[in-house]
Amino acid sequence: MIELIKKLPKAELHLHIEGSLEPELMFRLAKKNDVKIPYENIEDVRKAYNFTNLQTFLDIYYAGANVLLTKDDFYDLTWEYILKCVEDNVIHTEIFFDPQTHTERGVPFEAVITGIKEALADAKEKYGITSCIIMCFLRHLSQEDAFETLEQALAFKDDIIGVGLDSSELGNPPSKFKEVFKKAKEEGFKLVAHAGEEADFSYIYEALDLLNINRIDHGVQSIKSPELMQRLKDEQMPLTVCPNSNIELKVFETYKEHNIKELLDYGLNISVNSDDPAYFKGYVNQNFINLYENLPITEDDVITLVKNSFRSAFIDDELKEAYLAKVDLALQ
Ligand code: HPA
Ligand SMILES: [Zn+2]
Repeated sequence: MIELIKKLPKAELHLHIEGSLEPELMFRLAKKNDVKIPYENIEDVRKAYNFTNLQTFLDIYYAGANVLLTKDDFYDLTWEYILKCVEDNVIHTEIFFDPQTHTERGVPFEAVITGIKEALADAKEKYGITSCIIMCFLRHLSQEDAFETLEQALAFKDDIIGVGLDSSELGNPPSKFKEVFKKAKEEGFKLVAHAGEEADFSYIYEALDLLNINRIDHGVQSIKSPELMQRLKDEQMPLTVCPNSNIELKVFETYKEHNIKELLDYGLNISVNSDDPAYFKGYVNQNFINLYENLPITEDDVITLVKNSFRSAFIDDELKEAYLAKVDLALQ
């Protein structure tokens, strides 16, 4: 099974580039940029990565992002993630970034997007990896702030395929961002939102009905509503599930309690993703391996999950077919 997991080409649809900041790069950039970080050494960092919920993670994740200042820093961050894609056979990736985390520290929007974009262009040239960029609004900030961020993004419209919604979920429902998502849709952006990660399934209904999203990020709380499950199945609405993340943030106490197998068996369109791999102990293959080691996941399940990742990607039908054919070829 592990051989199968490794050899299958995959797409990753839920990856926060700031969440791929490995401690080694964090130290290197802290030194270069003369930014203080609250750790003495790498071991200290690993020890701090012991979360009790989403917020305890976010506090550390935003503190880590402080070391990112220049275009080159964002290039290096993205390039290191691309090297992990090569290792894990990820041939298409859709990357989230959080501009507000950086612009509020005085880092220009342009430095962030250009660094990411140039690394992705090199990834295409050197490894043939295709990619898109999705800009997330921080939901703990206001809709007005999100509108300002959208305004800044318009100058880079050709580089950004869609907008998303992340950060502290509880108390910040999708309805708070109804107007800015409407405007983003009018501007031609694809729409995604984190929903039903920690908060209940009403947030998933809001994301579907008020934000008109094309994909749900996480969505694991949908299992509590039979009616919602039926709807997600009928619509084949993609759910980008991140198993390691859910365990590390205590959405499920143990791997054995994760509901991905039930969601999949019900017929939902599920993919497997790494979310914030530097913080959650592993990249996409490690997520698959953990599922296999803890749940009754079959080889057919793995193939379905991988095929779903391409089916749900923001790429044209021709490329989708080509990638699905690559999966079939790897299976021969
Ligand atoms: O899993 C997440 N949830 C919400 N916000 C985030 N920002 C990075 N990762 C996450
Ligand atoms: Zn996420």
